[in-house]
Amino acid sequence: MLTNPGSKNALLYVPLATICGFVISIALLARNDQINTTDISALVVGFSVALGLISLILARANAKLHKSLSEQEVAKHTLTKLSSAITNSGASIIITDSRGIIEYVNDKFVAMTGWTADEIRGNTISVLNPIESTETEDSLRLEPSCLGENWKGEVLCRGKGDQRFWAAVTISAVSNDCQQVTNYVLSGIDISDLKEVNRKMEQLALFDSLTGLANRRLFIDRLNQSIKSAKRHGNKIALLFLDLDQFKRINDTLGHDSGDMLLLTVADRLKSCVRSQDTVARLGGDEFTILLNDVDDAQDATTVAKHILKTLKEPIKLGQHEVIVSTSIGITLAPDDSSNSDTLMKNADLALYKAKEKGRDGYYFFTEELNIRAIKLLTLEQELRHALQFDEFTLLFQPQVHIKSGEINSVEALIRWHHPTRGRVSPDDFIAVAEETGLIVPIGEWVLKKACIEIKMLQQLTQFPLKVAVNLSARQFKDPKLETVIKEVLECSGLEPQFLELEVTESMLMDDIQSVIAQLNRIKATGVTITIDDFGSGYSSLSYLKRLPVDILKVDREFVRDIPDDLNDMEITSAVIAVAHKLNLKVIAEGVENIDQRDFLVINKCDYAQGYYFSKPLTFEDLYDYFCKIERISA
Ligand SMILES: Nc1nc2c(ncn2[C@@H]2O[C@H](COP(=O)(O)O[C@H]3[C@@H](O)[C@H](n4cnc5c(=O)[nH]c(N)nc54)O[C@@H]3COP(=O)(O)O)[C@@H](O)[C@H]2O)c(=O)[nH]1
Repeated sequence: MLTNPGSKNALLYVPLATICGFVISIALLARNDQINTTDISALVVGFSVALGLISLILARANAKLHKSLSEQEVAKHTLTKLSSAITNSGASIIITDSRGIIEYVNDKFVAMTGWTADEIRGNTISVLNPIESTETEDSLRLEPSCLGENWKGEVLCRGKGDQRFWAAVTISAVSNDCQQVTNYVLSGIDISDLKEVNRKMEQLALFDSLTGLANRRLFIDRLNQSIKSAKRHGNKIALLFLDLDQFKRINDTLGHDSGDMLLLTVADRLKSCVRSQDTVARLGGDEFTILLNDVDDAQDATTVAKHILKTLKEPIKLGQHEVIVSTSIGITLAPDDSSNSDTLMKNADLALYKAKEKGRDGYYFFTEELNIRAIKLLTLEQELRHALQFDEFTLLFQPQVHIKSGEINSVEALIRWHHPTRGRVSPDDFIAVAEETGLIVPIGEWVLKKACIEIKMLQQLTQFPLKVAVNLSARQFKDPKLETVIKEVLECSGLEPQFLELEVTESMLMDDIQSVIAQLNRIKATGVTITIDDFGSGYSSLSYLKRLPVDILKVDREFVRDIPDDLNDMEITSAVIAVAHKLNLKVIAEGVENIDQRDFLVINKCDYAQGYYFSKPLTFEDLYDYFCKIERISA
């Protein structure tokens, strides 16, 4: 059957060509009255022309017909290929009518959603949206605006049995000649795995992996948002900075698993103390921050802080152990204190520091004085660095005498700082800052080196076997390189180890006993002597003391000061001397200022004493003169 309109037109030309042939023949005949051979030839010519034209037209029509037939075949073939591509596509394909009613789904859709083609056909596309989803960007919607330009997006879809999956979807609208949408074609691929990877990466980047709380990055981000919102609405926010008071001890003694359990419990309790619009974050270790949005005044923050202090103090079960933790909280308000997130974090940290300084287990609000103090400390830190670099430190040596004979046994090296503008600065005013900033390590190393060099020099000048006692700071004591430093200093100064005593305070030894003993043993292995300074100011038990590899106990100045007026101090001092002797330790009393104190110590068999009664701390030159004098007297 001819269906091509082009071939129909070609057939119309056949009678036209025939007529044309006859007209030519009759015209030729009309020129003669009789029919002759010429006439026959004219007729033949006319018919030949007509036939020629007919065959030409038919040939063209036939060619056209053939051409249109192969186009159809190609189209048919293409349709078959397309249909197979859609059916077997790796993407889910849905075809709906203009109202979004599903007409067709491919095999991949069936595999992806669990619905069969029969089950889903006739439903609207919204059946694929999760039940709870509203008209959000994440739901499937069909709009004629898809015409021309495809809609592309990531949507959460619902499969049969309510299972959820994320799909990357492209929607295109199909229109008729009048530009009316007749169908929608949706293609989607399952990106649930990709979404999960992204979610995990986001979780890692923004949340603390242990507690699931916001991490520093997310916290600062939320803080910045809250600052902006507070500015817009004219309200306040509060930032709380928390630090658990006994975390390190619990972590060290009960182990890291218990430490983790403790942090998880603390995180839960903190969340229970705030509203859903507030943010609790863990910055690391035992440091937490809380952002309270929309507070009326400091009183609101105080109420939350008190609630936290109370809630955290409830006992926490860690395996077979039960622990009670307290916390210290620093608080700052925005915009009252600042509207800059960095400054607010710094303020809250300063306030936290103050809360700890005030005895922990409490809260403290940021004040401008804290800031001034912080600036002073920063300046002092810079000046200390300068002092170290430009040799502004010197050493004094305070004699320690054998109490019975009155002979100098050793000297304690005491640092002094000659500040270029402030003059002499007492160690009481800078040792704590040096300790806090870590500068005590290089400063302490300088003291150790200088003391060893000068005492070795004095030994060589006087031939007197003088010992030197050097104070170690807590940081120095914990420094894993300490043993190496001691060895190097002894080697470079030439001082023999038996002439060096290291003083560590009782409070420095109150940490994990095993690591303290190990460190003391390492120090002792270098051949030096160890003294426990300020003994009695801490709370070390006798059984604890028995296990420590130390040589000398130094009775704290506090107990000596009120002898002979304070009976308790006298009892304590004599008891310490007795216990030390029982443990084969020598005893030195410090801060001896008068003869009564000296006599008391002699009676109670104290070994050595140090204090203004015997001598104030001396310069190297004065100490040298002192020995020269003794030599002259004995000569
Ligand atoms: N880590 C380091 N700490 C050091 C170093 N040098 C000193 N210090 C510590 O600083 C604190 C203050 O020291 P200083 O002002 O030098 O005071 C010492 C003595 O001058 C003082 N003293 C000595 N005799 C008396 C006395 O009869 N009465 C009295 N009121 N004070 C006296 O005692 C200080 C020595 O104390 P101690 O170290 O406990 O023996 C002080 O804590 C130093 O330890 C250093 O290089 N590194």
